Amino acid sequence: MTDPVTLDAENSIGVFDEKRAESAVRELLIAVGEDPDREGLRETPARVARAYKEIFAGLWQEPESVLTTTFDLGHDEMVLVRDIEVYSTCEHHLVPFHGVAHVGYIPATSGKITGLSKLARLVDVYARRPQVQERLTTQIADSLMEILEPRGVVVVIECEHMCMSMRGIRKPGAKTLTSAVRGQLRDPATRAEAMSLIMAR
Ligand SMILES: Nc1nc2c(ncn2[C@@H]2O[C@H](COP(=O)(O)OP(=O)(O)OP(=O)(O)O)[C@@H](O)[C@H]2O)c(=O)[nH]1
Ligand SMILES: [Zn+2]
Repeated sequence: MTDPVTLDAENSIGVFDEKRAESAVRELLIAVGEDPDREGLRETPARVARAYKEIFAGLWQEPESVLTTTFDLGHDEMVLVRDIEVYSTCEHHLVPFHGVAHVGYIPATSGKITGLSKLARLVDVYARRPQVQERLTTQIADSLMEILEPRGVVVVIECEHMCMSMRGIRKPGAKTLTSAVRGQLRDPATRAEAMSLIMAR
């Protein structure tokens, strides 16, 4: 992906323009028929701008910057972190989707292992962007393959999309499952082992 920071700053693409976000929120409040100057809403545009800066902070982060700690433990079996909480934002409606991610990999023999928390940090780098769940899933898998060069990767994400719960089709509780498997985890037996670990409750 192109580094967003180097993109067109004049049109505010690639930089977080807090003032612009603030006036856009003010406009939106007017558009929905609200009075942005009434007491409860006076600080709202600035608050929302700050919140968006946080929610989309992943746009300014590179996956390499979080997968920093790598060590060689001589462990060459599967490592899987299950139930990593995910909050992301649907790029179609700019409302949240929320659920869990399961991220596993098989290190290369005497290959790189990363700290467990770094897998969760990697999920956040990609979740804190305008997203679709499929892309979130493949980006996590592909960056792990690229950076750790493991023998295989599995990423499964289960989320509820607010754009399907609170509006539109209005089906609260419906979960979307996506998966990405790479390398040796494509092998049916290994994949089945990973899936049984992920699904075990
Ligand atoms: N594949 C995929 N679709 C998504 C994701 N998040 C939201 N969508 C879907 O994006 C689609 C956008 O459809 P449109 O017809 O352009 O928009 P819409 O009229 O608001 O659609 P409805 O949600 O059906 O009311 C909807 O079907 C959403 O459910 C996602 O992460 N992945
Ligand atoms: Zn949506």
